[in-house]
Amino acid sequence: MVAGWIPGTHRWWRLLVLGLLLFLPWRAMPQSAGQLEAAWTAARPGDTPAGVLAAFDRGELHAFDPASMTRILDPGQAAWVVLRPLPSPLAEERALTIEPPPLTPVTLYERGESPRRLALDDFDAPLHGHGRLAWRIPAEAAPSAPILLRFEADAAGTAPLRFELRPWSDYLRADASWLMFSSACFAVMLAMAAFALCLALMLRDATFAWYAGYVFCYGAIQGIHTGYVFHPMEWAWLAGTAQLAAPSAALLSLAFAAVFVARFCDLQRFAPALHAATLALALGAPPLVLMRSSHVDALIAPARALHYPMLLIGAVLLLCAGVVAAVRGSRSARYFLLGFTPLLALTVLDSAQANGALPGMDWLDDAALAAGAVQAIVLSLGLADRALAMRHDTDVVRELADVDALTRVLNRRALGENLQAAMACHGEPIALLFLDLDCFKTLNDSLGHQAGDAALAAVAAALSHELRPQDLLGRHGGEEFLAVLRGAELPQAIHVATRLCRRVHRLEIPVDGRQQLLTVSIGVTMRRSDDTVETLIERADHAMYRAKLEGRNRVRVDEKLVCRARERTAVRSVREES
Ligand SMILES: Nc1nc2c(ncn2[C@@H]2O[C@H](COP(=O)(O)OP(=O)(O)OP(=O)(O)O)[C@@H](O)[C@H]2O)c(=O)[nH]1
Repeated sequence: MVAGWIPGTHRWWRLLVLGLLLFLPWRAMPQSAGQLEAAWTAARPGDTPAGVLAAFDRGELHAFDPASMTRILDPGQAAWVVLRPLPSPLAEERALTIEPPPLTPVTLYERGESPRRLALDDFDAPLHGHGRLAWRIPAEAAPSAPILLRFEADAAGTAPLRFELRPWSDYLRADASWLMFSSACFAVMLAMAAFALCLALMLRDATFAWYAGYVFCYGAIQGIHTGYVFHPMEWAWLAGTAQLAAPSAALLSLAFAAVFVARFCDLQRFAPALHAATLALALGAPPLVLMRSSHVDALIAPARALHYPMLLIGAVLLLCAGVVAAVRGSRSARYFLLGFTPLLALTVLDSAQANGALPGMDWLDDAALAAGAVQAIVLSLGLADRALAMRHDTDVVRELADVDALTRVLNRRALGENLQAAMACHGEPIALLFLDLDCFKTLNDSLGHQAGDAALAAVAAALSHELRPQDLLGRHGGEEFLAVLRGAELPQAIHVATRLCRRVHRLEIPVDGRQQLLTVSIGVTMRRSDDTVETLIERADHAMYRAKLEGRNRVRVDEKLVCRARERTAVRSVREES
């Protein structure tokens, strides 16, 4: 049922869905979480690590499950987290990880060790993790000694986090596997954006450029949130900008997506009421980016407050526009919905998690990355489909412009252009046949104009059938046709003309009630080096006129050609005699 709904009903979409389904169980598998006891508290001025640990021992901190997604940082609030591994007989090297990596620095305090500060955009730390913050806990550290973390305040707060303490070898495996997965997703997004940009330039269609902007911004959001742009990309020039760059990329992606959807789904035609709203959304997003980066508190605060409502309203609006356009017949809108719906569903789940729901869904961030790649592929296929449709439309328009509507052969202009192009190839013999149907007025007068039209169409079809694919046949006007035989010498041209003459007669189209059949008179000429299109046609026309004068239904050759041929024969025989 779904297959019938999806454009083209190709097998590729099944592969995409299968890929996504394979990804989810893999990511949902328990990642060998270590046994940890955890609690957190908001940081107050004057707090000391020893004081926080003492409060933890007294049970005064908020206990939470570190393996579940937990929101511990409110906007503008620093926090402490204490993690205590449950007693273990093994003293092995371990890794402590925080996932997803928070945008603010985090400091690790261990008994007897100097504090170790890590940040997403920290390029000096020997270990930072990929897609997470990671600290190496040496084997010498007491296996169940509490670990204290301090999170610096973030004006926007931080998304829910999960904590893991696992053997070092497990961590290395998980890290390599995430790197492979995320690199593949980013590579797909980048490749699709580049593909769309190439199409935008080649087809001169801005829709593809808007799409490229959207995918690029989406990739940037994911790159910043997962820390991929910092590690492994090592883009140091982005250091310190994550808090501004991520929301800016989110708003710009919305703006690009809105313009893209308006054009791609042809909202003006399929959902005019939503077209203006979608464009207003696209215009509304960039000012919020400017306000947020203005360094003026009075502008930053409202921009922050409007950020999530804008994204939410925008996503719902685009979904509605896509649904309406798809229901009303937009093929592109179906591609859009196919790629966009999983992303929207993940965004809703993500928002629910940020508000304390679904703590067990620790795979949402990775799923958003995979959904971005899947969406990029689906929409690129949609764009390719659009490019094919555009090409088909262009072919149809060209055909309509070049072909005579009644006879389906080339019209006068197109034939002239094609003949001109053929004549540009010097040295190649070109024969031109001028065909004029005989007594056509009589046919019209006796049988009516409609019968005349049908006769013209039948003659054109018969003539086309008799000619080679490389020959040209066009309607010169009224009941006159021109045939251009490329590479044909005069004897061949006369032979073809005679064949055409007989063919029209064999059609047995009555001209009037006295059993007279439709015939054609044909003039034949050959291209000369000094010919233009006009002079060539004029000589063929003269030859055809002679055929008419000599009784119709016959072929006559251009007199000048015949004279020249006679002259050449005479010169040759004089030479031979001498
Ligand atoms: N049905 C139809 N008739 C057309 C069309 N174009 C031109 N004609 C007719 O073709 C006829 C041409 O008439 P003439 O130029 O006198 O030539 P003819 O009757 O064929 O006589 P000869 O050429 O001397 O054999 C005119 O009656 C035109 O109206 C067309 O598209 N459809």
